[in-house]
Amino acid sequence: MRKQIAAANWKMNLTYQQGEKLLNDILKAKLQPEGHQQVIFTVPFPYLIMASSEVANEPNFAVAAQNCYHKKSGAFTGEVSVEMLQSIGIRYCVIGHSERREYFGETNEQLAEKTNLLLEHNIQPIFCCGEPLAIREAGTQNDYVESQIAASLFHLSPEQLEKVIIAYEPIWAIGTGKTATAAQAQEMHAHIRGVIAARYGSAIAANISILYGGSVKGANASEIFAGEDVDGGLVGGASLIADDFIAIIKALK
Ligand SMILES: O=C[C@H](O)COP(=O)(O)O
Repeated sequence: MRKQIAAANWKMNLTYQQGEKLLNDILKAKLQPEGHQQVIFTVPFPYLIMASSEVANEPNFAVAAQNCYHKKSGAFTGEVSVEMLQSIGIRYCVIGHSERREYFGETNEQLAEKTNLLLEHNIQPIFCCGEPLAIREAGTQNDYVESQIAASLFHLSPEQLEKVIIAYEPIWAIGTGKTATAAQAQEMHAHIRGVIAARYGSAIAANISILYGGSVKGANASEIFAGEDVDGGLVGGASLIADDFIAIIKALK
């Protein structure tokens, strides 16, 4: 059974102390997610060890990195390797966020390399995809997202693909307050699952968690997560507010 996931993405926000307090405030709520649910805090690199130790005794809570480098090791000053993440016990890593694709020029090919390295090191990629506004207005979003997924993931074996978590984030809904409607989210998630089923079979497709991201809040999470193919969310702004993120965790199916 695929997991229902509430993933916080702090992006480049919060000091160490603010981050520690936020984690404590959320953990104090004693939410006890069930076995089919997973809460993930995607925090800046310098906070990974602190956040891991905060959630160490909390079942179904985990920590993710926001990025990794696409080469194994070497003279890449300022970058963080997958092996480094593995060596501090990280189990998840977000890759291909639209902000990284846009501001850092990340390509589908680099994301394929990152995926390979992560899987080799037993870290589950949270692979982001999603279309810009112009593509949505042209009505070609399904093809656009399909080509992102095919280019970075379709070289994987079925066993490898099953470990990938997909996050669909329409760029026009990120940080804009403009959420995709629950119907738009479900429609794209069903399309993504269909694309995976066509390539890998429906049993594999049924095991993949597909998260929605883009202005998810406590107030709209239940409606968005209700979609049959929507397995939770990747949450930016609202994940920085304890009560909001607690409500989002509670909205998981
Ligand atoms: O990774 C999270 C997404 O970019 C969504 O961000 P947002 O919830 O602030 O719109």
